[in-house]
Amino acid sequence: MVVNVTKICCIGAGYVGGPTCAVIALKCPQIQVTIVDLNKARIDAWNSPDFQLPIYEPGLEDVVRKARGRNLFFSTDVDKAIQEADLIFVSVNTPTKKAGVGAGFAADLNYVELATRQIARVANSSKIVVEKSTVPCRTAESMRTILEANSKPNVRFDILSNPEFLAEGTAINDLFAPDRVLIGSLQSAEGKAACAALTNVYANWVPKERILNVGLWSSELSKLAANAMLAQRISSINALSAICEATGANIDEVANAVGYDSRVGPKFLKASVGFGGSCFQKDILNLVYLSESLHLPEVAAYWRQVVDMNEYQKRRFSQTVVDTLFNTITGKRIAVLGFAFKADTGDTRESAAITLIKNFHSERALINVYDPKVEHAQIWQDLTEVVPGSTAESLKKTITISPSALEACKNVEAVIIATEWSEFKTIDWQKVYDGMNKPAFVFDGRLLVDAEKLRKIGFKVTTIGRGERL
Ligand SMILES: NC(=O)c1ccc[n+]([C@@H]2O[C@H](COP(=O)([O-])OP(=O)(O)OC[C@H]3O[C@@H](n4cnc5c(N)ncnc54)[C@H](O)[C@@H]3O)[C@@H](O)[C@H]2O)c1
Ligand SMILES: O=c1ccn([C@@H]2O[C@H](COP(=O)(O)OP(=O)(O)O[C@H]3O[C@H](CO)[C@@H](O)[C@H](O)[C@H]3O)[C@@H](O)[C@H]2O)c(=O)[nH]1
Repeated sequence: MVVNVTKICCIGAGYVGGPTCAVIALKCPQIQVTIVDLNKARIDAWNSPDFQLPIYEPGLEDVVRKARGRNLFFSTDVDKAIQEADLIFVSVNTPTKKAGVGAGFAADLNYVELATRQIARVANSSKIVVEKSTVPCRTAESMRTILEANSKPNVRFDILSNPEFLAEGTAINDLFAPDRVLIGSLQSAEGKAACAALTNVYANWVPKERILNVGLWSSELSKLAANAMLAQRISSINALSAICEATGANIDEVANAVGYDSRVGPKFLKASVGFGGSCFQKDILNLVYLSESLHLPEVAAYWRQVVDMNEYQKRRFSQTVVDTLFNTITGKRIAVLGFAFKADTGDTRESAAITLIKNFHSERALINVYDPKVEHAQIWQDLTEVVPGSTAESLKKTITISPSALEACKNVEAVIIATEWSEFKTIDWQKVYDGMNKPAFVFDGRLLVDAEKLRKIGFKVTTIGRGERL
């Protein structure tokens, strides 16, 4: 049984595995941390001499610069890292299933299962195996069954659940000072000992009272519950934004008034064009599937509505653009500012901007896109996935990726703010206005710009959740 962790392996060098284990390495110089991935290009980028890391995250480069080569290593040799480690994080992707039973809802646990089988196959000594990926309730049970059925003599596996709560764009701060670290274990003596071993790793920098030790199933479910409740707040405020637009109320004022109640709190009440990101939708659909599997249709319908409301918000916003531009955008050029699913990340998974552009494209608009961080190849890949039968070449006839916000806005009829990048607040809006066709429309899907200031310049401004228009 492992009691003192000296070597950690992390399987999966993505948005979670990379930053999380880089921070563990930084904060625990006595522990050797090896992050492995099957994706060679990704590992090469983590190892690149000029720190061209595969993901953009404020503060991440500094962490990697300090720890890489000291006690932090990136490798494609998964077997070796598993064999050497006494604690293994499984931090692989768990996307929504695309085919088979539960398609469109359930989590695809194929990557988790393959990683688990690989651990069982190559491990020569006892390990603590930690579920870091977000998984349905009782996945640890399946992992344990696989590990125990395939383990070598005298090799013992203890399974922990340690879901990650970092948000992209603030990952390093979230990891340095987490609201809580959740560790789920079996309540047996061995389970509790494994839990203590991982607790000691985090205790190198996280106050003990913020490290919560709970049962395995509670830990797994808490992760889905936390995301569902955060997304539910956004859908609630977005539902209210529709009422504001119809009545003349102002969603910022409503959110502020509601958030002042200390029982509600002010965070995650920002109306928007819809939440995106790789987690919220996936994890709620997972919860819906779990509820249905447990024969709880009312519970499933309740959570399902959070995703439905998000889809409605994106549709509603797209429709407002068309309605306001005199009921047609065919042949009109519009600028979409922002492509990432939120500011301070280059990640585009489930970004609302993708749906908006798809909708505008289907109305045969001409579109200029600008994002300060997203790679052009990623934009083409995302758009070809949502426009049936398209290729990057065919899309380039009507969609252009612009090198700056100012360029994107030249000669357009309307500017759509899709991501809350702070640079969109500070661009020279007078210059934008001068370069646009008139009337010059701005649609603020992020409550980002000072609408009054823009109106004084001459813009016709529509802001999500505000009754007063243009
Ligand atoms: N992205 C987030 O902000 C976030 C936050 C909290 C939790 N999560 C959860 O964490 C998990 C990982 O998410 P992510 O965003 O880091 O995903 P990701 O796709 O960025 O990274 C996963 C990595 O795992 C690698 N991988 C898959 N199978 C492997 C195997 N058998 N051996 C080695 N490498 C393998 C993939 O190549 C990929 O690079 C998911 O379950 C997600 O729901 C994500
Ligand atoms: O008031 C708000 C807050 C967020 N958003 C949007 O919601 C999405 C998600 O934002 P955020 O939660 O900040 O980013 P994620 O990186 O998706 O992080 C969420 O998902 C992660 C993956 O599970 C969890 O670990 C985090 O705790 C959880 O916040 C983005 O499109 C935001 O623009 C809003 O529209 N209004």
